[in-house]
Amino acid sequence: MTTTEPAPSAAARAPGSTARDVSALRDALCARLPGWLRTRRWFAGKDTPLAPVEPVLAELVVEGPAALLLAVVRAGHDELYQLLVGVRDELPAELGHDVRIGRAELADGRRPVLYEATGDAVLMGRLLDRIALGGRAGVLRFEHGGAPPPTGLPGRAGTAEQSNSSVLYGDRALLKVVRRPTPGPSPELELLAALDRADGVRTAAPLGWIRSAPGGPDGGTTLAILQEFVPSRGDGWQLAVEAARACVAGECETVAPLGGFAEEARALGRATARVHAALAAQLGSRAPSTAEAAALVGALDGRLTEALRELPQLAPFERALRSVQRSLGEAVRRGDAPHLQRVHGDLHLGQALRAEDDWVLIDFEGEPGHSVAERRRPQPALRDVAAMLRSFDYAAHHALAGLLGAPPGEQSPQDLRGTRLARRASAWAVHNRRAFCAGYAEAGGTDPRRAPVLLRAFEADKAVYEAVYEARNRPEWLPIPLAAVRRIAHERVPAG
Ligand SMILES: Nc1ncnc2c1ncn2[C@@H]1O[C@H](COP(=O)(O)OP(=O)(O)O)[C@@H](O)[C@H]1O
Ligand SMILES: O=P(O)(O)O[C@H]1O[C@H](CO)[C@@H](O[C@H]2O[C@H](CO)[C@@H](O)[C@H](O)[C@H]2O)[C@H](O)[C@H]1O
Repeated sequence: MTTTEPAPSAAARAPGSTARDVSALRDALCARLPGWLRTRRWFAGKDTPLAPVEPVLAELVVEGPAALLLAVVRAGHDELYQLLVGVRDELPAELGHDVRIGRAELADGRRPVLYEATGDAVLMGRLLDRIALGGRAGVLRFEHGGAPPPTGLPGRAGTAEQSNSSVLYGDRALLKVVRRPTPGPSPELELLAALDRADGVRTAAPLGWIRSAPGGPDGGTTLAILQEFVPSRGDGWQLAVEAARACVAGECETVAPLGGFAEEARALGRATARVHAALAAQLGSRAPSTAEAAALVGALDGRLTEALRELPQLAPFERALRSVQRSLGEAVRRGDAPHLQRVHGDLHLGQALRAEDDWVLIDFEGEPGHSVAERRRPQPALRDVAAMLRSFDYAAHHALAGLLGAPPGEQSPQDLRGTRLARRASAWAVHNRRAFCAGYAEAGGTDPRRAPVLLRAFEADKAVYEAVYEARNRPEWLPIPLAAVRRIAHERVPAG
């Protein structure tokens, strides 16, 4: 970890960087954010009324005529959000107009434009240099591990479908800008470092990070993580949706609708089992105590109660979902409680990169929006498996929606083509889910199919989480998890 603490040079200071100006920039930003935030993929408060945005912290991390303000604000469901805000006289021509937040008014009469800066190659390059330099800016800490990170590279905004934002530095490094920072240690840094130490697992080594001081205005959060770039043919979501689309449309070379991705799904199952084994070896794994087993069931129950309160569309399924949970409780009381260990926590196809020779799992931060304590709690590895199985269902139904040009689940029973394609989509998902489980067992994981009651309860829990996530973030995707909740609610409880 670096201890360098450079003092900002007087020459680097420029209009727009005095303490008074930082306050003016911060206030102008907060005044313009309520409407603008709703246009952002990562804003998880689209289901809340328009309300004032409160400033939490604001520091200039790059100074000069093109400056960069790192701001944390409170908005939406009373949550923290991070913004990287460019401050220039005019918006750079290469950036789209949608990044423009508005103008500020400074004491010297200047009216700089404020904009979302992850697409500003120059400012993102300077941010990388700032992390490599190390030290502090107000309450912010710029730190790195062993070797200093690369410098002098322009940054390019990532285009992946994601909840945070990524900035790519060629094929060297990727900066994840955490959009909803949470006080406490970062589970992602912790788990990436553990995997980096382990043998036989490929990972994206952490290279550096930005955090705020513990006890600072935002409670001490990790704001950005710089990690090794993993070259890949794409992430699992892109590849699976493409394969699913071809198979559902009847275009794939193997027997439609089942072929196309099963070997990849199997390899992904193996990679997941290896990551679980490495996390258990590095950070421990143990049988739960009676109290822990009961707490696991209680936690799922609490999550369901909260989700039902938030999302009225779940109400028709409450009885069935409660019964799924009762079955889990009974299985656990019979002594079927699985071992607990650190897990990925939010595994899905988008969290797996298809590198040349294998799958590499990324994004170990857990479910966004939950407390760090909850995300760091040891869990059954089967929860990750259940989450990935849900993802095959998502990929199939997303591909289906694309082919039908309608939201998933909205085709009428009279639509024969729609019904035929929907059947193929389900068959594609089932086939790949099986292949994933087979791969998981092949690489030494417990065969998930041997624990159907637990798996179903964890899948139900994930589908309910997803429904709430979609309502808050991407309301147009809500039909996918709701259809899964409906399906799980109508399935017969498997024999335990
Ligand atoms: N280390 C990495 N190397 C290469 N690409 C990455 C890396 N980390 C993330 N990505 C790309 O960025 C996308 C989003 O990253 P992720 O960590 O899942 O972000 P989020 O937490 O916002 O979901 C991934 O699907 C992948 O395409
Ligand atoms: O990627 P994050 O760690 O931020 O996870 C959140 O966002 C995910 C979407 O980007 C969301 O995943 C859901 O949608 C995926 C398709 O976009 C699908 O593959 C997953 O199975 C589904 O859960 C994830 O739940 C959320 O926490």
